[in-house]
Amino acid sequence: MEREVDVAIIGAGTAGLFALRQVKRVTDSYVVIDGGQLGTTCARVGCMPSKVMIQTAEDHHHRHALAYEGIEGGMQIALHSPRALEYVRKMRDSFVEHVMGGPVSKLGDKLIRSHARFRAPGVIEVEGSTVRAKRVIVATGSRPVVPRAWQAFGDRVITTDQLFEQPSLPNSMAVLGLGVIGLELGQALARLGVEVTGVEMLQRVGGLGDDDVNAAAVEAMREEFPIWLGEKAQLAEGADGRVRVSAGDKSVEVDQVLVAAGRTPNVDGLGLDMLGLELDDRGVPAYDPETMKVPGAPIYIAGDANAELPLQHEARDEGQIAGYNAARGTAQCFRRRAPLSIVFSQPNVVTVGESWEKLAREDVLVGTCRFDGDQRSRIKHANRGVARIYADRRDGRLRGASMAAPDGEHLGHLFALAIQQGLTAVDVLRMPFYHPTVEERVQDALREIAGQTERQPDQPVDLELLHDDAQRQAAE
Ligand SMILES: Cc1cc2nc3c(=O)[nH]c(=O)nc-3n(C[C@H](O)[C@H](O)[C@H](O)COP(=O)(O)OP(=O)(O)OC[C@H]3O[C@@H](n4cnc5c(N)ncnc54)[C@H](O)[C@@H]3O)c2cc1C
Ligand SMILES: NC(=O)c1ccc[n+]([C@@H]2O[C@H](COP(=O)([O-])OP(=O)(O)OC[C@H]3O[C@@H](n4cnc5c(N)ncnc54)[C@H](O)[C@@H]3O)[C@@H](O)[C@H]2O)c1
Repeated sequence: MEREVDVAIIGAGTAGLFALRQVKRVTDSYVVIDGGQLGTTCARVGCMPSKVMIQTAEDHHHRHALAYEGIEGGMQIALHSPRALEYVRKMRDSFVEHVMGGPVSKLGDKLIRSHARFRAPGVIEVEGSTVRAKRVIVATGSRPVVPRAWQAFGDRVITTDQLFEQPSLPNSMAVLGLGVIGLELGQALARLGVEVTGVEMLQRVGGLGDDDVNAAAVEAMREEFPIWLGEKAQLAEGADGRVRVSAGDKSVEVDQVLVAAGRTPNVDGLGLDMLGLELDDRGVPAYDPETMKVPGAPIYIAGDANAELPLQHEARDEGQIAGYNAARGTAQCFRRRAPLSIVFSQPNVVTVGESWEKLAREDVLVGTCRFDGDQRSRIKHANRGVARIYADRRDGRLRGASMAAPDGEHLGHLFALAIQQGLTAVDVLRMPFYHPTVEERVQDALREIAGQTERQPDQPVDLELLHDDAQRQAAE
């Protein structure tokens, strides 16, 4: 059986469903092909269940602070891990239901439940039939990487695909890889009472490129669980069915291992290698990030599948761009947003705009602020961390920021807005800063930058001079 359509979308995740919104506005001739579990990675096993677990962990952790506030009995609070995990799944189910009740429920026979494989650029093989599409959107997402040798440990070595499905939490765990997932879930598991050891082969955590911010993040995390940096993790059989985890000269035996060593795009098995496209070493075709178009083929690639910005809001944008263009057969360019990444550890680890690693040091001014003495952060028992703001040396225009900061998720949005709007450090300083908020603290960093760019140091730099006194007297 053959089916002919204008657009075929492979993958009903975030990118695929946002592409669908755009496609539906132009044509009724489309199919969505998905061979895996529906409901999106974000809602099923990603952003959402992880944030529920992090919230429970934060609430549990807060018991340590209660005694300071005169609230008794905090240390008698006990976590019931089977119920905590049940709660994660209950919340997760509601997020998945939300996705399934929306566009997916209206697809009818336009949803093909099969894995897809290209036979030619517009010809896709699905179970029992062929789809011929004028244009194809590849939105197949990504999956966790687990080295083959570690797979022999069975359910003692898991990823986030299994973590939230567990009936209860183990007594001890090693978290291998302290990138985004390892940092936020490693800390959450420690706060839930699991004895966690974190292992990262680099000297950096949370994808941080700024050494000062990295040092602050590591210091804060180490208050809660041991972190081994700079050596690759190795696994071996331990005593009594435990797993021995070693890195360099350190070693520990744990009940279970959470592998958070990165994700790989689901592009293998799609047959892209048979289409004569230029592929990178992960098998991802070259594409234009402003159009999502693969040059020389009627193919668009969006979301984690292109492995560029594996974040939910980027998957949404890329899906919309791909959908817009695929529906029309165009390659219209769209401006991408200021880069923003937030790790939901405490302190939040945030990078915005241009990264420190990519900026030429001689082109930027840096302003720093620390949160240890910050009054509002002290009240919240969260006074840890640092923020470093990068501004253009020529005009003070903000170019990037990196922080391990309390309320960093909100500060990150503030800086994303400022960077995207092309604001300078002085422009931001002249915005209101309410007292007492964590936001107040970033004035220190902005002032440090403004002190290096402003030509009138005796004027209060955070207030705009409307007209000078001489002008006013002349006017009177
Ligand atoms: C634990 C965790 C926490 C996260 N937290 C955050 C967060 O807080 N904030 C954030 O921004 N991002 C977060 N992310 C990342 C975010 O979840 C992803 O960037 C986003 O879900 C990617 O969406 P997607 O549409 O590209 O892929 P997906 O939602 O994975 O969709 C891909 C779809 O393609 C289907 N598919 C794959 N191969 C084929 C094939 N050959 N044929 C047919 N169908 C196929 C799959 O079944 C799937 O339904 C997190 C990820 C994880 C794992
Ligand atoms: N808050 C968020 O936005 C959020 C949360 C979770 C996941 N995500 C997305 O999911 C993606 C995948 O997350 P991730 O944390 O798995 O990947 P990652 O690339 O962020 O981190 C993987 C880390 O594992 C380390 N590593 C690899 N092999 C190792 C080994 N053998 N021993 C020790 N360390 C090892 C790497 O050096 C790296 O630091 C992220 O890139 C992100 O886009 C986002």
